[in-house]
Order: sequence, then structure tokens, then C-alpha cells
Amino acid sequence: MLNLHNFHKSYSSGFSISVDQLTLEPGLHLIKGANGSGKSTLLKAIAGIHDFQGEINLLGVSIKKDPVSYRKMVNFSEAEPVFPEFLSLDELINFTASVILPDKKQIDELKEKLDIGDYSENPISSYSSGMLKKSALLLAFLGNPKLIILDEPFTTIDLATQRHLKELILSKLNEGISFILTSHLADFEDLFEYTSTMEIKNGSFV
Ligand SMILES: Nc1ncnc2c1ncn2[C@@H]1O[C@H](COP(=O)(O)OP(=O)(O)OP(=O)(O)O)[C@@H](O)[C@H]1O
Repeated sequence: MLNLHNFHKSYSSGFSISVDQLTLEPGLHLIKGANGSGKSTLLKAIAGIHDFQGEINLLGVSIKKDPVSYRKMVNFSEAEPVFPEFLSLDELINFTASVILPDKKQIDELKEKLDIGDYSENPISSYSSGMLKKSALLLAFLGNPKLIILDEPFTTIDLATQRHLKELILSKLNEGISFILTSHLADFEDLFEYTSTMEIKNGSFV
């Protein structure tokens, strides 16, 4: 499904991450690693946010040769989401929906499953950190992606939402959507039966 070849990304700060070859089959994948090991950097490259050297292909589509088709297949939720504070979640959903055209039913179902309710009418500047995280998660499930990347999805949200998020991931997995999750916490290793579990240390898979 997802293939990385001769991947390399470095920052001017000196940190770099390299992956010679990585192939992920369809399914649910976990990337573990300590703070600062490079998980988010790798995910942002796979999501099409960061530039990088090398090749990334999803279902045979190259991010470099066909970036629009590639990005249409990938949704991403950041570990610590940042959105324009003067917008509401509803406005962000409407903006995203104008591009990826999910049906209204899907939006309502996601709001219900993630316990968002009517609070989405309010400006983001008023959101708690949990509400911000739920907003990013909702946006990552919108539409019909082939791969959903969730960076530290279970941090910040309350226990009930964690349970609902787990159910949501499992139901989407059943529909054939693949996932890459990250965690720097050991607890989440037992949460699912992962297709593969990988660990990054100082910018390399171990
Ligand atoms: N935009 C950037 N410019 C320069 N350095 C960066 C940038 N983003 C991240 N870094 C550095 O790259 C390294 C890896 O960061 P990254 O966010 O990928 O780690 P992580 O494994 O996701 O960490 P955490 O679990 O704390 O979120 C860190 O040393 C970080 O300071």
C-alpha cells in the first residue's frame, strides 16, 4: 500500500531522519518512539506537508509525480493541532467539505461519535485542548481517504472519547481504510491488534 524508498528529511537544526526502504501493507500500523525521535516529521512527509528527499508512493501513486491525486487519498490529524482562532470548527468543516465533498450524514455522525455536539459553532479561540484535538480528528475522518494518519490520537481526549475513537478506527478499518498511528506511550500498544508495530529512535527505525 505505502512505500518509502531512500527517504531522507533534515532540518537546519541538525535533526535528520532516514528510511532506506519501508513497505506497509493495508491495515493498522503503529509507530512508537520517544519524544523528539522523528515520528511527526515522518508523518508530515507521508501526509504531503513536509518536503523530503526520496520517494513515497501510496497505492502506486507517487507524491512527487502526482501530488494532487496522492494528497486526495491521505488525511492527517496533528498531535497538537493549530487552527485559525477566529474560525469555528463548523467553518473549517464547510471549507474542507467544499473540497472533498463528504455527505452531511457523515459530518453529523462524526460529530456525534467524537462527542462534539453544537460546540462546533463557537470560535476555535474558545476551545479546550481536548476540543481542539477532537476537531482535528473529525477533519481527518472526513471524505473517503485511503490512508488516515493520526499523530498521538489518544492524548488529550477524555476516556469516553478515547473509547469512541477506538470504535471509529475499527469501523473504518473494516471499510478498507488504512491507518498509521503514533504514540510515545506504551499503553496504546495493547489497544489494537496492529498489522505492524515499528519504533523510531533518533531518526531511524530500530
Ligand atoms: N520545523 C522544524 N525545524 C527544525 N527542527 C524541527 C522542526 N520540527 C521538528 N524539529 C526537530 O526534529 C526532531 C524530531 O521532531 P518530531 O516532532 O518529528 O519528533 P516526535 O517523535 O514526533 O516527538 P514528540 O513525541 O515529542 O511529538 C526534534 O528534535 C525537533 O526539535
